Amino acid sequence: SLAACSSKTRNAALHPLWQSPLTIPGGTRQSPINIQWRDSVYDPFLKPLKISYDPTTCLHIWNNGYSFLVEFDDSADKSIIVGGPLENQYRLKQFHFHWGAINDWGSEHTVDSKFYPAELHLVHWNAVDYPSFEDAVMEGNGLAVIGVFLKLGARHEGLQTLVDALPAVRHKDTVIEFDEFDPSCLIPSCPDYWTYAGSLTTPPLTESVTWIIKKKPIEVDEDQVNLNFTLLPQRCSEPVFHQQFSGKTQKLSVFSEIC
Ligand SMILES: O[B-]1(O)OCc2ccccc21
Ligand SMILES: [Zn+2]
Repeated sequence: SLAACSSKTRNAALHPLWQSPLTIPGGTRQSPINIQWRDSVYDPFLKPLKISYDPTTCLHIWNNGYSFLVEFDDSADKSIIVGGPLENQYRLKQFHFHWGAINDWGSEHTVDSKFYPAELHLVHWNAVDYPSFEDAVMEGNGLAVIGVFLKLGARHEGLQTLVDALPAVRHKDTVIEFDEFDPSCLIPSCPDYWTYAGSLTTPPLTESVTWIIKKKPIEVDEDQVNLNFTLLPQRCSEPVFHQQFSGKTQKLSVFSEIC
């Protein structure tokens, strides 16, 4: 099926699991993209991203059949991010990972055409302008997603508490309670990030995401990243998802401090 996903046919391809178009026709800000260092423009007006999560807002882990989501109580401004490229604060709703069946290719975004074994998405929504996450998903400034690349290396203690809980959500639609987890332990301390206006990388692919992709990856060890050992085969992770839009439609800005 990989051959069928050549870039020419991809746009017309239907996702095998979702039977929905992979890209919305006429989409101008589709994700993921290949982040090319040389395309990124230093933006002096970008601020550091401010992250303040309250671990008591962590609710449960849910296997939705495509991945597992760690979901948070987003009924108040308790776990929020602000600053960076954002006009106002955004509330943490859930985080999830994308990984592949083989180690050297699992991320959605690539950096200079290089895949990482996995990619973490921390999904936030604009509760200042919109009444619910579902409403925000449809708006251009509705979501802010922090992307963190995972690379093979040292064991990640913070991640281990999550990995230990995964066997309990092996099957689609299982939910287990998971509390007192602070996901900021999964975000690199280096403040540098790329940012661009993009979309969900999974259906409905709505163009509502301000992407904030951390420049430095976090290190996890082999067992931790082979999450598919503990989960049933997740949604198709063939490159059909990796719509590499080399087009220069997205302005890619970079925030960096000396670090
Ligand atoms: O497509 B994604 O995984 O990336 C951004 C996002 C936001 C909300 C749900 C799912 C996603
Ligand atoms: Zn994602």
